[in-house]
Amino acid sequence: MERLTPMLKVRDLVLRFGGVTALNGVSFDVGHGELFAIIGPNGAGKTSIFNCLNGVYRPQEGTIELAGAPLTGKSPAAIASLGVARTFQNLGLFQHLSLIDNLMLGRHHLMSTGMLSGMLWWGRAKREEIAHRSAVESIIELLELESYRRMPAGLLPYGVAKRAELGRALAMEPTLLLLDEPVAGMNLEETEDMARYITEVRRQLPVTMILVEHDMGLVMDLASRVLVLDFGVVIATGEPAEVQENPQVIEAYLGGAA
Ligand SMILES: Nc1ncnc2c1ncn2[C@@H]1O[C@H](COP(=O)(O)OP(=O)(O)OP(=O)(O)O)[C@@H](O)[C@H]1O
Repeated sequence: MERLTPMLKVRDLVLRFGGVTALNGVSFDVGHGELFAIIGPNGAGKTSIFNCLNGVYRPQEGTIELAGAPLTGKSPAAIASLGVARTFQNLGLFQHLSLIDNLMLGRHHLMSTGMLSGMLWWGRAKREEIAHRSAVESIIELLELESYRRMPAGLLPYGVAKRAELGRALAMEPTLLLLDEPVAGMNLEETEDMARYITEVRRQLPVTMILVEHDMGLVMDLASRVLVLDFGVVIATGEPAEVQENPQVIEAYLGGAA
C-alpha cells in the first residue's frame, strides 16, 4: 500500500502572469501509488500546476520534490528523464505515424543506442530495439489496442486515440503520470472504458497518477484523494466523499446557489 514518504511534495507554489496570480501558495503531497485528482472551476489553476510539475512553467515561489529530489528550476526534458510523463487533453500523438511508432517514440529517452552507434554496434542496437518493442507490446496488450497497432494515429477513433495517448505516456515508463482530462469529449461508454483502463494501469504498473478532470463521476470513482482549487488557492484536500460534502467546495462549484 502507500508508503509514508510522499512521492511528490509540493510546497507554497506561487505562479504569476503579470497581474494574474494563477497559483497562490499551493501545497500538497501525493503518496506512492496514489491516484490523486485535482479539480476546480475553469481558470482555478489546474493546468498551471501540471505545467509547474513538468517544468514548462517556473513558479516564482515554492518548491517541488519528486521522491526527495528537487524538480523546481529543472528543464522539461530533465524532469521527463526523472520519470514524469503527461498526457495531453488535445492528444500528443503524431497523426501520420502508426500507433506502434507513436509508442516507440515515447521510449526515445530510454534508448541508449543512437543512429551511428546503432550502425557500428548492430547487434546491441537490435537487442535494444527488441526489448523496446516488447515493452511497447505489453502496453498495447494492457490497453487492448492490438487491432489498431498499424493504424496511423490520425485515423484512430477518438476514444481509441485517447487510449493511445495514455499508452504513449506509459511507454516512457514514468513513475509519476499526469493525466490531463483523459475523458474530455468522450461519451458515457468511452468514459467507462477509460476508467477501466486507468484502474488496470494502476493495478498492474508501479505508477503514481495525478488526474485533472472535469468529469466528477470519474474523479469520485477513481481518485484516492482529491484536491480542490479555486482562484489558485487550495480550498480542500481529502477523500472523494469528504470533499464532496465540504461547504466551501459546493460554494466554489455552485457559486453559493446551493
Ligand atoms: N500562459 C499564461 N499567460 C497568462 N495567463 C495565464 C497563462 N496560463 C494560465 N493563465 C491564467 O492563470 C489562471 C489559471 O489558469 P489554468 O489554465 O491553470 O486554469 P485551469 O484550472 O486549468 O482552467 P480550465 O479548467 O479552464 O482548463 C487563469 O486566470 C489563466 O487565465
